[in-house]
Amino acid sequence: MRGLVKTYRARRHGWRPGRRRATPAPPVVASDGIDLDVARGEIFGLLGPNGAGKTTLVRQLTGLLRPDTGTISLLGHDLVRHPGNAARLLAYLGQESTALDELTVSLAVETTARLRGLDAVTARRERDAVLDELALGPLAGRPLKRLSGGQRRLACVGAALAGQRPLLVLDEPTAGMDPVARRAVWAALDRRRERDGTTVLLVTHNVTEAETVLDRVAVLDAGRVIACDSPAGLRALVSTEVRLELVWRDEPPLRVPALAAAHATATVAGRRWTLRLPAEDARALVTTLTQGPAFAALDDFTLTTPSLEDVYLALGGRGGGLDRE
Ligand SMILES: Nc1ncnc2c1ncn2[C@@H]1O[C@H](COP(=O)(O)OP(=O)(O)OP(=O)(O)O)[C@@H](O)[C@H]1O
Repeated sequence: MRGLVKTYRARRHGWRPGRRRATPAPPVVASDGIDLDVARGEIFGLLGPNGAGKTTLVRQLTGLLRPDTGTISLLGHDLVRHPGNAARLLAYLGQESTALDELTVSLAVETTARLRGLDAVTARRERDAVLDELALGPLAGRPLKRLSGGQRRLACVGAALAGQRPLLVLDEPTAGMDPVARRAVWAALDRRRERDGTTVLLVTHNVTEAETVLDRVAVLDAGRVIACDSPAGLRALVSTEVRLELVWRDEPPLRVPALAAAHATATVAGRRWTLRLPAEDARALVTTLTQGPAFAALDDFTLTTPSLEDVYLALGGRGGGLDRE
């Protein structure tokens, strides 16, 4: 994508002669000059708070919304000039998918596979494989509209996977899912990437998801890409420090010199110490901690690297809309 700009302008409907004209809403620049390259076989994420412009961006990529200016090239096809091509090249899972609601889970997946050009036998085989992969078997005969929110979402992911499109564009695919379902989805995406070289563009609010499954992530804020790198690369932007938390069962043995030094720089809250220190120092301290008198007095410890949320805040994003599940 190059130089993508999309502005939503207030419509002028509702005005009649004799009536006072309502103050038009100011235009919203939802894509504000976006350049992005996604490589084949990547699991690429768009992360950002509500209203950052993630859905607007993927709707342009899927040919459902026309950019004001800019170009989108997908596998050699110009999607701005020929948006109709998108339907043949990618599978799109939007935020709401009511089109399949009347169908059973089994039929939703099979029909989607057929619509994507698979013959009847292959479509049924693929349906069975997808239902199995996402553990949807027990729900196969139920209409989507009679499922829970998370179950329906999982069935819709199943439909998106059917038909082996080279690009999957998934807008918050795991929203509302429990951890087991979420992991099944992540594993299914990973498997397709490994097996078929499938490319995945995934919109998410979920920092854990971003850190777990994405090869690279673009952070969006107010229609702009404010950072784009691997999750680890983005974390490295923030700092090379790690956070070490110690919880003591008994009085910490401050006679151990390394502990006395740590105590001097720690934030102490009752039996809990929090330290921010270079990774190298943290490693040395953990070695001390896991030996001798310190270990006997230690109840628990955790060592964490900065999260994407820290990155987001450091980059000046508003931060409010990111989840940690
Ligand atoms: N049809 C529309 N008409 C006018 N403004 C819109 C329209 N759709 C979205 N917007 C505005 O464009 C901006 C980007 O919205 P978009 O839906 O792309 O955000 P998002 O990052 O997908 O948010 P969310 O995380 O809530 O799904 C927001 O300010 C939103 O209010």
